Amino acid sequence: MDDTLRRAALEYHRSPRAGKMRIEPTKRMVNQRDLALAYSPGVAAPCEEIAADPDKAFDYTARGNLVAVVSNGTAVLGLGAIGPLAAKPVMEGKAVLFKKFADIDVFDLEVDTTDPDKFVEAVALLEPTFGGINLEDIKAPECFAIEAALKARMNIPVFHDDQHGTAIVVAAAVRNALVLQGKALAEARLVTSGAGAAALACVDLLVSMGLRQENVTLTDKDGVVHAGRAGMAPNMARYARQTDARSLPEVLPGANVFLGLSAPGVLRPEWLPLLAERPLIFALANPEPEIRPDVARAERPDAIVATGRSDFPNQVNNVLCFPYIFRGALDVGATTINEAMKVAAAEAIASLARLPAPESVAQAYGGRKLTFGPDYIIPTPFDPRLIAEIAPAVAQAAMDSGVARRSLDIDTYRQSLRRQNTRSAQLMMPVFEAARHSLTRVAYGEGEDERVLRAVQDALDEGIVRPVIVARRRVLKDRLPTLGLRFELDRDVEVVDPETDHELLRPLVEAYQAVAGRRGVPSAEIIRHVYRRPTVTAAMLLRTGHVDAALVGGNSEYWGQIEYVLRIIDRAPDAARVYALSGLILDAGALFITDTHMVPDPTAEQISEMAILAAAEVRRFGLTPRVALLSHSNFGASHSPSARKMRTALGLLRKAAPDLLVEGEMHADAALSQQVRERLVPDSRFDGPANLLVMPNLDAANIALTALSASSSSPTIGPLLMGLAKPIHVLAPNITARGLLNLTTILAAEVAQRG
Ligand SMILES: NC(=O)C1=CN([C@@H]2O[C@H](COP(=O)(O)OP(=O)(O)OC[C@H]3O[C@@H](n4cnc5c(N)ncnc54)[C@H](OP(=O)(O)O)[C@@H]3O)[C@@H](O)[C@H]2O)C=CC1
Ligand SMILES: CC(=O)C(=O)O
Ligand SMILES: [Mg+2]
Repeated sequence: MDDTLRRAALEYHRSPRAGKMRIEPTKRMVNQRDLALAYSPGVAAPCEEIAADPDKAFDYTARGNLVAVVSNGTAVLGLGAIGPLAAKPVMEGKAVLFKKFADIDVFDLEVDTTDPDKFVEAVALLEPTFGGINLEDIKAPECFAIEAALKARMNIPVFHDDQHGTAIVVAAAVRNALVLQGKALAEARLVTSGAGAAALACVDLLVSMGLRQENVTLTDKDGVVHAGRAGMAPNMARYARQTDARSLPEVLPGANVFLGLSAPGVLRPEWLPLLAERPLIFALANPEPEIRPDVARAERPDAIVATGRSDFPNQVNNVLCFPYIFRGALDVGATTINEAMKVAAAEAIASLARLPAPESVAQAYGGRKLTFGPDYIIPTPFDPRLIAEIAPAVAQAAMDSGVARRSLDIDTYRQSLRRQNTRSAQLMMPVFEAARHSLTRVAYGEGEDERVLRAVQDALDEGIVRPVIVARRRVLKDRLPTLGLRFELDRDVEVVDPETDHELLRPLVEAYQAVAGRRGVPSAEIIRHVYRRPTVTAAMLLRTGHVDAALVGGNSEYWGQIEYVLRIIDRAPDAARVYALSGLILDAGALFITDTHMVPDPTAEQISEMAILAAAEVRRFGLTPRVALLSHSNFGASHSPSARKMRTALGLLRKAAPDLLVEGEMHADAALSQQVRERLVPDSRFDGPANLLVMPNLDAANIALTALSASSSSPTIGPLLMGLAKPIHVLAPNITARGLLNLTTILAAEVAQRG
């Protein structure tokens, strides 16, 4: 590790508070009543229920989602036996990965003993605390006996991650890489460096998948594992070879796979020519691999190279497995993690790599095209699809093999995992529900854009749309296969092709002539707009009733596209203006801001109108709008025109929507903090932070939105246009495929609710 990374890592662990995690309550604890519920006397109720029926612990405690990451610190990464205390940062790290990738809560337990019996006793006694046990960084051979004893004693999943998590990911990667190298597993010769926990489990799983035992040669610190060697554990002895070879370079000639799970720098570059043609070089020791991937690649350009590190392609690391295998196991209340569940996980990981990665992942990897090939044999750890593919496969295998205590409908389960996956997905959940099965006809102006095409695939998978895309068929025919999208043109998706679909477009030209001609667009421009301006085409499809809703723009300047839309789509009969609402998903929850894009200096009447329209949009997310009218002035403190405008708007709003929870005019801190607000108005109409901020003018709204979004990396939703007679939104140029899916869903929900 270089010095800069080392210093950064130490700082990361030290500040702003020591370590990488803390425990947060999930229930309110602010007054006497909460105390009476959470603790004495109320807590006695769940205690009695659990005493009568132990399964109730899953209903009334965190046990069902709580995993122990347990280590004695005897094989910590490749750092060796650095002891339980020094292992704690790694165990905290695993805890964070469990939480971030699969929302599983973890206590990391560092147990100070190298005696396997004491270790087993300590862990087995903790069964009432946990829903599962993840053993970590315990060296071979003790790890085998420890895992076996705990599995026998405990009625919850016990899983040694370095063995099985690693084996599952390695199996998926080896299988995919051999396909690319044109070699069958049954013919492959494999040599390891390392014959410990990870290496032995990997070899066992590969053998169960078809690798021939006689084609495996193990090596470790003492050289080749050969017949007659003293002190071998049984699971190592079964691979002992009848050979005179004693060192790694002696057994490398002709090997198709080098599998390193040992220590840094063990594989010397000068030995690489010994390997067979088109080999796999998996140097998986952490933090420093058996050989640097760039060195391996320079020496053997025909090789597929993988490491455990995130700074090179093909990161083969058990993080691709452990969060999700536990997610699936916990969700069906599995009593164990068996072979069928492991094989299901390996297959799910391998298949996922053969589909192209979503745009968000490609972005996280510097825009690299992540499509199946020598530099992409396995999904990346930040691939949001992992949870929804692996956990359901594992849960299904648990149910089929009879170790599940609960059964799940797997399709519904997969859908719910997809949605829980991101914070924006959580906010979107009620909207997805409302949009489901609506099969809304949505027109997409920029139908050749990769983000649009990906969003269309996702929306089809969710069953919420019948998409109509404005695009050239000849372009799509090339583009769809490279993006790995599954929908079929003219069956799943209607295409409006300006080069060929004159029958459909001619009436649009006539209809556009009627609206645009009236608004001063020269006739010479009319045909050009319909055929060459996809925003016009899509908006006209909406105006003429060919579709129910439309999403346009995204590739050009926002305001230019707005002009087309306002020319074509009428205002709603009761709206004085068209306004825009944008949402941000912050850690504290969703925050909506209006008017972020449309009216530069709204009047009090317009402020009141936009607040009412925005409140209706916020309700669509299943939220009760808590509306704050913002100003530089707090509750009458200033008499400036803008402060008076907001006070007038408040009066209008209270008349027009007496039930709306609205307060103003106020500073943003009073809006977002009940404490601050209470000091100024003791009888505020709502508790907690406002979730809808109504700004006095466009500058304030747009600046607040962009400042918050730039400083928080929060996903944004919108902008949503409000006050139009038909549902249409203009995409901001920085929209992502995920953002597009969200907007599609919002439109579909709106259409479904309008009936
Ligand atoms: N990428 C990934 O996802 C994972 C990577 N790993 C990595 O694999 C390595 C082993 O972990 P694990 O199996 O849990 O640990 P173990 O302690 O169980 O096994 C270590 C193995 O490596 C051998 N070894 C150690 N040093 C050398 C050396 N200089 N030359 C040859 N062999 C050596 C040991 O031999 P001996 O017994 O003779 O000392 C032993 O066979 C670690 O570096 C770890 O970070 C582990 C799990 C997952
Ligand atoms: C990744 C992992 O678990 C290890 O290196 O030990
Ligand atoms: Mg480990």
